Amino acid sequence: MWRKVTATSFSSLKSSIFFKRLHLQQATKHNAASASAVSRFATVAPLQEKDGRCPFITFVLGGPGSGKGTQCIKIVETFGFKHLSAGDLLRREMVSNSEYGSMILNTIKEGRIVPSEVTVKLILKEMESSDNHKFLIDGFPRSEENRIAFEKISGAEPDVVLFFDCPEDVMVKRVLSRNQGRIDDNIDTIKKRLKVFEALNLPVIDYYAKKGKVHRINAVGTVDEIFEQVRPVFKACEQKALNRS
Ligand SMILES: Nc1ncnc2c1ncn2[C@@H]1O[C@H](COP(=O)(O)OP(=O)(O)OP(=O)(O)O)[C@@H](O)[C@H]1O
Ligand SMILES: Nc1ccn([C@H]2C[C@H](O)[C@@H](COP(=O)(O)O)O2)c(=O)n1
Ligand SMILES: [Mg+2]
Repeated sequence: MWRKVTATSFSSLKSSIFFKRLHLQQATKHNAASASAVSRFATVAPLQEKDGRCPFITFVLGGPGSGKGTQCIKIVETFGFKHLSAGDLLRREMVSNSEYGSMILNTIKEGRIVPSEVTVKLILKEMESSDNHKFLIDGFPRSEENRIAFEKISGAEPDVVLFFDCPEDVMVKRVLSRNQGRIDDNIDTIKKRLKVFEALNLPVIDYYAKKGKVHRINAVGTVDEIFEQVRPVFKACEQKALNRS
């Protein structure tokens, strides 16, 4: 099982100035939030096994309905990754009597981003309790502040970033016909999510593109056609991932 070498401290969420600010002016204040995140989250030693090996991490990004979850299922089947969807972890936390339940519900309904402390904690908990060493982290990081929080708290960086690039009209159509009873699958929330994606998530993609980590996938086409663009990305790094196991 993966574990952090040193303990991570999560400061009290409810008394967090950062938390309150996110809820007041999230989309317009993202630069300030990122700057705050740099100083806010404690740097710790990297996520690693007892023998010092590190997990192989893929971030799976793209707008709402771009097909991230659908492609993750195929990557899991073909390449044996552990799939961690940030949205699914938050939805599970929401219905689990968590003290954050109503905050998560309201945030998701409004198409905004849950404070990073909560999401990073859920992701790291899953990673630490998994026997797998290859992770697909789907729908995360959704903002620079998410990214900085993860990198600082875990001490880890992604090996690969997949970006499912999809036109807005296609994303809207897919979300509206998803039919899974999600509270954010309605036109008003989708419009907000698209704005948040552009304002907060594109800068993250840009950041990793500058580091040469982004693999852009044209997300228009059939599920199988899209997977044929994804497959070579993981074929190319199979050996690197194996060396971590
Ligand atoms: N290539 C495709 N062609 C047609 N429909 C698709 C395709 N890929 C996914 N879908 C469908 O579109 C909907 C959204 O896909 P999916 O849930 O994978 O998107 P997502 O990127 O995970 O969205 P979100 O960020 O909202 O979780 C689903 O109903 C899925 O079955
Ligand atoms: N890093 C994340 C991921 C997700 N959320 C919230 C806000 C999203 O609109 C919602 C659904 O996520 P999805 O299933 O579409 O990936 O969950 C977040 O706040 N932070
Ligand atoms: Mg999804």
